[in-house]
Amino acid sequence: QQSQATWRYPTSAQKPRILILGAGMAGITAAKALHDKGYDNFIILEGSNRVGGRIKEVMIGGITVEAGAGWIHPDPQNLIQSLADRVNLSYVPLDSDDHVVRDGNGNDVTLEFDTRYNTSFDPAFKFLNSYAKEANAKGKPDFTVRSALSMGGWQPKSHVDDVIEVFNIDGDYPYPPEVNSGLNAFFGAYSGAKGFSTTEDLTVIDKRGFSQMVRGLRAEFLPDGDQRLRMNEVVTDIENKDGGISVRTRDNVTYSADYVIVTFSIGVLQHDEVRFSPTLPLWKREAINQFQQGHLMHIYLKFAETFWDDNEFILYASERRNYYNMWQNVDKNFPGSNILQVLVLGDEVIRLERMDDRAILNEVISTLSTMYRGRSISPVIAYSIPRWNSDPLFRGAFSNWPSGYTLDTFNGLIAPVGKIYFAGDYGDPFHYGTIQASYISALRVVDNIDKCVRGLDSCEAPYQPKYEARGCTYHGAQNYNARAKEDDGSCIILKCPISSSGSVYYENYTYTILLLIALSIMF
Ligand SMILES: Cc1cc2nc3c(=O)[nH]c(=O)nc-3n(C[C@H](O)[C@H](O)[C@H](O)COP(=O)(O)OP(=O)(O)OC[C@H]3O[C@@H](n4cnc5c(N)ncnc54)[C@H](O)[C@@H]3O)c2cc1C
Repeated sequence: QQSQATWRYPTSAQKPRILILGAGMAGITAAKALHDKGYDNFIILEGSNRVGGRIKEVMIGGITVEAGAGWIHPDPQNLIQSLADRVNLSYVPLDSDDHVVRDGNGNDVTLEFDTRYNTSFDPAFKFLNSYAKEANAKGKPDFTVRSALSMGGWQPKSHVDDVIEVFNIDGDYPYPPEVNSGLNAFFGAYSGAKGFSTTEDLTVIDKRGFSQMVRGLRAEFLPDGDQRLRMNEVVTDIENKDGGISVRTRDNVTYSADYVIVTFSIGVLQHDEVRFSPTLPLWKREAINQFQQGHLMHIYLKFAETFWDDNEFILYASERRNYYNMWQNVDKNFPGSNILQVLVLGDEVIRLERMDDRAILNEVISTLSTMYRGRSISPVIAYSIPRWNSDPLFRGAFSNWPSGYTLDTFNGLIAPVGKIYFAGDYGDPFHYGTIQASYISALRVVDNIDKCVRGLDSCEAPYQPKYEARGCTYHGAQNYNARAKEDDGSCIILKCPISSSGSVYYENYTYTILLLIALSIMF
């Protein structure tokens, strides 16, 4: 049963009606940018009951901690830090040098970790950086982070080596080195002027939560209670028709618009949580599904008392790679809170999300008993286990650029389909997977819509994928492709091919018989 929408766009019919889908960093940034350009005829539809999306705090034992984004990654333009400063957000620099490493026997193996890091990993990492820059300048094809580390002399040989990798690579993406793009990894070709600063990340420790930054941005242009921000509106369908777009929600309310800005995560788009009609073109679906949505789970545990090391990071050189490797000591920033955080990465998150809380807690406690053999582990009195991947509004933590994903495919990822525009944390090649990308891509999309509305030439041209013609280059094959530049190994060679005139001839036999006749005449 379909009902008529009961809401009204605020301005006259002359102004374009713009729907923003999602009220995370990208959605609120887009709305603010539209407002700044004089477009107030917008509606924001948000599926949850809050603003902020994957920037989300939880309370544990009276302390505010971050279930989603927790760190500001400093960048040369100070994009996010300056937004945080607008609401006086409290943050402190991380101190990744303040770490201790424990092995499966509870031994302190920090010295081995630091030595291997300094003598082997760090030089290879620097090699990766310069190799990526050179490969980029010469137009070489993409490569994996693993291959460049290996050329730089790093081959992990122990559990300690594995944890060095997880701390320095999986911890940022969160995929292992064999998956990540060497050309595009943010410490690679694009680090420096356009990417991130090399200074330490900043941990947000504000009792209002990191999402106060997004709420603060909203409050700058949208008063509390303004009907243009509509919560608990889960979008199920987006229909692109000639002359307009209609968007339907789970409650069967239909909204019409001239322009739509989609800010759902790449995971939501990959899971087909929202139906597009007509189906998105193949180039768009390829671009969406070949990008990646990575997984990260911040588990917080409040204990009756502390029993762990006093360092900011506690690393566990487990026997299985990426098994509860990274811990952050929340007590460091909140003394007396007795809170420890474990950062679970990649496929491990998928495994844990399929377990119940009790089973996860049992594993975590048993891991701590191994790391702190001989010490008594005090009881857990509160905990938080967020499940980003199972949530149909998120389907993962943040996006990642896999090796081999081309810039052309990326251009398709960020291109509009008609007047449906896309923004999110995948939307910037220099900052993908972070709040910066959501912010930058939302500003770009609003700029493009503005140009379209004003009829400027620079209105975004429809995206055209640039496929390299590949196919079968053997002219005798049934599927010979005269335009193919490179053989893709697909040639179908029949013993009895059909000639272009349609008559059947025995090409192979004809040549063989002619050869035999020629030979018999010669000899
Ligand atoms: C555990 C974790 C740690 C992270 N750590 C960091 C970090 O330290 N630093 C950093 O920069 N980034 C970090 N990130 C990534 C960062 O949080 C995101 O990149 C960023 O917040 C994405 O913002 P967005 O607006 O693009 O998307 P989202 O925040 O996902 O916003 C999209 C909105 O759309 C809504 N929505 C989805 N589907 C529908 C639907 N069908 N109908 C209506 N509404 C819908 C969602 O509810 C959501 O509010 C982390 C993320 C996670 C999960």
